[in-house]
Amino acid sequence: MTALLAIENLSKRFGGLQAVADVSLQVAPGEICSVIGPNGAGKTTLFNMISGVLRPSSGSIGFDGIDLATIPPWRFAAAGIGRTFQNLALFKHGTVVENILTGRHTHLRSTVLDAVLWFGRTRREEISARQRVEHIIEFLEIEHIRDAVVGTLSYGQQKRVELARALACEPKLLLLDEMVSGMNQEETEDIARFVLDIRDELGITVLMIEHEMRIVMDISDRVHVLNFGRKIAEGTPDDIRRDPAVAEAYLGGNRAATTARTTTGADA
Ligand SMILES: Nc1ncnc2c1ncn2[C@@H]1O[C@H](COP(=O)(O)OP(=O)(O)OP(=O)(O)O)[C@@H](O)[C@H]1O
Repeated sequence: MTALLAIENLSKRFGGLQAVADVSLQVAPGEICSVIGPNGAGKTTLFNMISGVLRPSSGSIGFDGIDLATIPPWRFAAAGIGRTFQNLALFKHGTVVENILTGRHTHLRSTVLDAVLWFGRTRREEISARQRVEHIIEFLEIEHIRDAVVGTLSYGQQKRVELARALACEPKLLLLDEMVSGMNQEETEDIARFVLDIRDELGITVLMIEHEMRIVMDISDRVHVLNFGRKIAEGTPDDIRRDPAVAEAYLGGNRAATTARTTTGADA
């Protein structure tokens, strides 16, 4: 099957630091994949390149048949890449519904004149956006907080709103960055169930960065392991559990490698 996401020899350098080094990986349509690795392994940098926040120093990212280098970063969401962020990125003074509606902006086609005159296209877009938002609210079981101001909600609830906003852009690929960090066990289990439903019921492919190993091992089809910017392993959760290189990466003893990967090259 053709990969939905095909990353080839991707690298990112920040000054003298090689944050991501020659990483290749593929995600097939309908998969739930995880990227794991110790702190500073390059996971967020990898996500930032896939979502257009950062441009790669070298290598390529193919998504749904498009070379992402050929389109501007602000079109990545419209191409079908949605994401959540490690640190919540919500409008704290807005309501849940208002925050989720902001995720629809990639689907807006109306001109200013359409909007001023409240003509056909604007009206259709507004109705379609509202319907999509209502569906997501029901899907993620957040009806009871729909009109609440986001800043007043618990951390777990805000994370769910962020997930809702990422779904509002109708992504083909959903990037989840540490969704369950700081959550209790019940909230973590809820998120694991939602991620499975997002794949099974909405047909969305999922790539997640996660430190919480229970969710990684329970719901991933494949796991990619980074350490010091390089991919050191790939496989099913069982493969990864048994891989001595992965155990070694997590046990540490890698301080020398920090020095080894720090080079004097400039950002490409
Ligand atoms: N904008 C930047 N400028 C300079 N260095 C950066 C930048 N962003 C990340 N780095 C460095 O690149 C390396 C990889 O960082 P990254 O955040 O991608 O790791 P991570 O695997 O996501 O870590 P964590 O699990 O702690 O979030 C780290 O050494 C980090 O300090």
